[in-house]
This record gives sequence, structure tokens and C-alpha cells, in this order.
Amino acid sequence: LMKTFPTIFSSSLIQHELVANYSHLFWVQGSQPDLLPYLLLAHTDVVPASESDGWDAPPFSAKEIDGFIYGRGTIDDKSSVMGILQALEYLLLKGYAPRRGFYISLGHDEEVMGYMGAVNIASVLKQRGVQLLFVLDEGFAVFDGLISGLEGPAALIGTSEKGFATVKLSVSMIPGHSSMPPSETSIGILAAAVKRLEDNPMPRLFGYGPERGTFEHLAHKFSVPVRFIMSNLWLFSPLIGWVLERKPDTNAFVRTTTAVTMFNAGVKENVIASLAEAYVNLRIHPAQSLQEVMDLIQSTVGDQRVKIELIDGSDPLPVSSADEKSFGFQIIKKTVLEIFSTVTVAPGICVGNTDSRHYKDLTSDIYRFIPIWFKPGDTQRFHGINERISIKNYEEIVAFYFSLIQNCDIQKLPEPHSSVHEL
Ligand SMILES: CCCCCCCC/C=C\CCCCCCCC(=O)NCC(=O)O
Ligand SMILES: [Zn+2]
Ligand SMILES: [Zn+2]
Repeated sequence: LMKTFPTIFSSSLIQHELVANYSHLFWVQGSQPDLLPYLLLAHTDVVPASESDGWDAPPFSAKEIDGFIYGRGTIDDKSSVMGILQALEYLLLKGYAPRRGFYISLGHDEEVMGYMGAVNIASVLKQRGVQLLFVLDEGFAVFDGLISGLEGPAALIGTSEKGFATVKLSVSMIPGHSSMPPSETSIGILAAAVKRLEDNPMPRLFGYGPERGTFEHLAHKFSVPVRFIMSNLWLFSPLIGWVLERKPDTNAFVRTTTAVTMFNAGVKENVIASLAEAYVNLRIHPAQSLQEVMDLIQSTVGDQRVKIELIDGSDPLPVSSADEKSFGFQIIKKTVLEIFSTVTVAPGICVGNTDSRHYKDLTSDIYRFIPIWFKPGDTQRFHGINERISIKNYEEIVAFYFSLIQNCDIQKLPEPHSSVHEL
């Protein structure tokens, strides 16, 4: 970073510090100290990737194919790390000095919950008495063609994020010779418990959380018969929920999702396994609590031999403002529309978790959005194979932050236009 962005690291306007050895915190001084600062967030770590899973290019090669850069992290979250810094480097080179000061925080362990990076940066800022106007992190994006009937792309700005639970299920039994097996093994008991969880998804809750506002915002962009349905969610929520749950990416809006992500058991082919363990990762719909989810897991597993432990978890996050007076939301929206004039901007509930949740004591307004385009098939690239970003889209991301930083320099939002009736 120091080699690529020399102006940032030598600017007298910028203080840079390392937190918890590997996370970066930048303070960009504004000329008007009375303006409340904001925070741009991203992270430098990535989830693992293995070429043998079927990548078209080695996952750490950043190889360009047909206008796309392939590599783990190109979506999550290097485009944002580099986009923010590239935009700031350009601005400084042009002689720009912001009026409103801002922080840039780059965590190093977001994919393992941010307990070292984001947690320590948030605590440093808290000790310094910092209050933030808003926080902008990764999370949601521009979605194009993911919901049938929706005309044109939609930029969803995450005004909240789902809660989560990581639950360990385990079954222990006395090991023995595989030639004299008991009628049930630890592996069989655990597999049956896991299957019951997969066969009995958490209840459909579409319409009971902030996702309702998303679809109300988007209603006018649906083709005519669907528009009527979307405009009457009080009546049609069950029907829409039923349609959305058919695809994994839209099912995430509908309910608490249940993903069995790890399963380990056995040490040798002729020994009855003494221990079988599985990890289940759930993302909690805003209309449910962590405790309610734990109770449902208990009753669905319904077998005292399966030990159920909550390893980590949190309730869904508070909902940030998205009205006409919301500085952060309106500035992000304005900036999106400057870059992509044809998209519809709407608030949404981010289906994954982000470092931004660790900053909730420093601000009441947290937004999750990077202007990355997701077309059909692209959501599977997130933590999956062939993660990639188009060079054009990367330029748009840089342009987005370049513009956003300048747009934040206004003192306050212009007054909303009064209607004739109000006059
Ligand atoms: C017009 C509406 C279409 C909506 C389709 C939404 C599909 C959502 C697809 C992708 C977004 C996924 C966001 C996840 C961001 C989380 C970042 C992350 O990996 N955090 C770690 C973690 O959650 O474990
Ligand atoms: Zn991420
Ligand atoms: Zn991630």
C-alpha cells in the first residue's frame, strides 16, 4: 500500500497508524473541524481459495480474462480497499483538501469476525471520544437481473444486517471395533440431526422485517401485474416470500438461513468414531432473535444425544436511517446516481455480516454498500470460485469513492423540496 499510494503516506493531512499489528487506521484531516467525521471501512483479509475447486485462473494470480480480473478478494473486499485508497490518492494529487475530516479503517480479520482488527480500531476511536456521522462498509451492491420482473438494476444500500449464529453439534460414544458396530453410530446420529435441520428450514418471515421497505421502494420498477402485488405487501407477503425462497440468494431475504459448513468424524476405517462434530452457520432474519433460533434448533434436532453449543452469535443489527434527512444515506444515494444514472436505489438488509457492526457505539447510521455489479450467476462467486471484477467496474468503484468524499463536504443536506400542498 505504501508503494502504491505514496501521496497518501506522505501527506501532511493524513495520519496513518497500525492497530493490532496488521489493521490500518487513517485519519484524513478536514479544514472544518466542526463538521462531524465519517468512516470508510474495508478489510484486507480473504477467505481461502483452492485452484482445484475449478477456478479458470489461479485464485491469487489476479489474471485478466476478457476484461475481468480474477482472484480471491476481487469482490470481497480488495476492490473497496484499493478503490478507497486510489480515490484518495487521486484527490490528493489534484491538490484536494477535504472540508469534512474522515477515517479510513482497513481491518485484517473480518472473515474471522473482526475481533482483533475492527474491534480494536473501534475501541481506539471510542477512547478518543470520536463520534461518526456515518459508517460505510462492504455488504450490498448493484443487483441486475436477480429478481424476475424487476426492470433495470437496483442498488441496495444495506441499512442493517442479519444476525448470526455459529452452532456446534456433536455426538460422543465409546469407540470400538467396526466388525461389531452398534445399531447407531455417532456419525449416523449426527448426520440424521443435520438432515433434520436441512429438511426443516427456519420459518418464512418475509414481510416482517426491513426487507419489506426494500420491496416497497422497488415496487414501481416491477412490470405491471407484479407491481400490483409488490405495492400490496400487506396482502401478498406470503406469496412473494414463497417465490423468493426458490433461489438461494433471494431466499436469504426470506428467513434465517441454515448452512451446515463443517462436518468431521472418524480417525480410521475400522474404528467406530468416538466423536462426530458439525458446525452450522445461521444468518438470522431481523424478525427473529438469536435465542429464538437456538430454541428452534433444539426442538428440530430433538435428540438428547446431540450436544448443541453456541460458539458465537449476535442478534440482527439496528436499522439505520434512510429518509430524506439521513445525511449518509442521501449522500451515498446521490453518489450512486452520479455514476449509474439508471439504477433504482433502495435500502436493504445485508444478508452477510460485516466489520461495521463493531462500530455501532460510534454512530447510529451504518451503511453497507460497494458499487459492484452482480448479474445472474455472480452471487455464487462471493466466497466461491471464479471471484472476479471487471476492469470497468473497478474504475466505477474508484469514481464512486472519488465523488463520495467530495459530496460529503457539504455542511448539511439541502432542504427537501416543499410540495404545492405544503405551500
Ligand atoms: C434486487 C434484489 C436482489 C437481491 C439479491 C441479493 C443477493 C445477495 C447477494 C450477495 C450479497 C452478499 C453479501 C454478503 C456480504 C458479507 C461480507 C462477508 O463475507 N462477511 C463475512 C460473513 O458474512 O461471513
Ligand atoms: Zn468482506
Ligand atoms: Zn467475505
